[in-house]
Amino acid sequence: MSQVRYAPPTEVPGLAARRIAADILDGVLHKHRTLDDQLEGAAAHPGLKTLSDRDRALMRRLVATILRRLGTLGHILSRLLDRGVPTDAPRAQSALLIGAAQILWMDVPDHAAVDLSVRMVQSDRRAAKYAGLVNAVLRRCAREGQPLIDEVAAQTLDIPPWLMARWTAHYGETATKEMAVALSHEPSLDLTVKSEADAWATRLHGEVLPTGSVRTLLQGSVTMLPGFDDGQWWVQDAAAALPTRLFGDLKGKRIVDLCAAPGGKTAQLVQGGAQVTAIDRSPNRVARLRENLARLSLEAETVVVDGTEYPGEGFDGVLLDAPCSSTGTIRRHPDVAWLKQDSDIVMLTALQRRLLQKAASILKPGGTLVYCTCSLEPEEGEQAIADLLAKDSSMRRAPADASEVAGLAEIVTPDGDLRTLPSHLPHADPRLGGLDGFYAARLIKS
Ligand SMILES: C[S@@+](CC[C@H](N)C(=O)[O-])C[C@H]1O[C@@H](n2cnc3c(N)ncnc32)[C@H](O)[C@@H]1O
Repeated sequence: MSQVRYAPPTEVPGLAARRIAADILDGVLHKHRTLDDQLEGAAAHPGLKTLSDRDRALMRRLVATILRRLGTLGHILSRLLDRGVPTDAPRAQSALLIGAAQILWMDVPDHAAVDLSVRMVQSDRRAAKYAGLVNAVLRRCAREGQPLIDEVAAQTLDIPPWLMARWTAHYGETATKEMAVALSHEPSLDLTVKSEADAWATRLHGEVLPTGSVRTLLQGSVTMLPGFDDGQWWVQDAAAALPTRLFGDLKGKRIVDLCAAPGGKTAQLVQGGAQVTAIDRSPNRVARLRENLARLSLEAETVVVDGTEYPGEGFDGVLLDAPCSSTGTIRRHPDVAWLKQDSDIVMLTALQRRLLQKAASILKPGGTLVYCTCSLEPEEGEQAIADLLAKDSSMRRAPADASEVAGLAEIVTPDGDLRTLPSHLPHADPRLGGLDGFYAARLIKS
């Protein structure tokens, strides 16, 4: 007798990726969890393992797009919803954001975006009653969304007001608006290559930037790209690759990298010929740094220790890539804009100053300190260095020259520090332009 087999209901393709995107979005917006925490490591979303590489990449892009355009999305949805976004069913809210972002900025057919969002609310007890509303609003979004984007294009809705106020005060209104525009674009993938930049650019369908980084628009998992397994390159924003240049010739120098993980700059220092001690206080992050160096076949001594307590001394150079608010990396980590606040900056500036004093103290006379942060906030950059110079008369600034950074004069400040902005390196295709916001200064110990 033939047996009737139970056939589990098959889920519509792509729905799991949208559900996980909704959970992760909820994690950022309502539970104060970073994207990195939810995407990698022990606390990552358990459902990620069930997604194909393609769906995982799509889900990441989707969440990043929503966070990058959150202000604009809020404006559009408020115009399309007579009574505002439903507040009694979080899944309805995320289904609207997810549907609208795909319709407006992603290469997903409108009907599929609408259908998946409707299914998402239908399968949620509290949100199910909003299925009709979600369907109607997203269909209207497909018809009327673009003019609604145009309506607010000149505004800066996607940057939270606290950051707009800070940046306007420091950089002025025009530069801040340019940064906001640059931050609204999806960023490229930047790679630091060990050698043969032109050949890698060709293989990876990218281009070589004036600074030597390879920039490509390839998407998906980097681990699948040629050259990853062979350790021929590592992922590093082109701006992040600049501070180590300030050491000049690295061959044979003893350098300590005081906040090293996950190791992008350590790799540059080792590749440049330095003998490197890479320190970080996070054991998990040091484990990642070791994995990264092993893949690249590069060697450094690694130590898990709080940098403020590191007992070594007499180094030719210290790199201090200090923990910071990371507001310069919003292009790649758009959650930062919505998770960080002024009080974080206050707390971090105290740690940066302690680490800077330590960095200066472990240099040998004549040694070089390079301090950098991926922050656009002056307290974490220019002011940190001004404070150290005021306190420690043994340290003096050694101004950088544009020739040390591929002739990019616009990133060298009048004091001779480096200051990159998201609006730098403009390109006819905005996805190929831009830099993370970085600050770097070079000091010498007398
Ligand atoms: C900006 S990240 C460093 C990025 C790294 N230099 C690179 O290029 O890949 C800052 C690092 O500082 C570490 N950190 C934070 N506080 C620290 C401390 N007191 N001592 C040592 N490391 C610390 C964090 O764990 C984090 O890995």
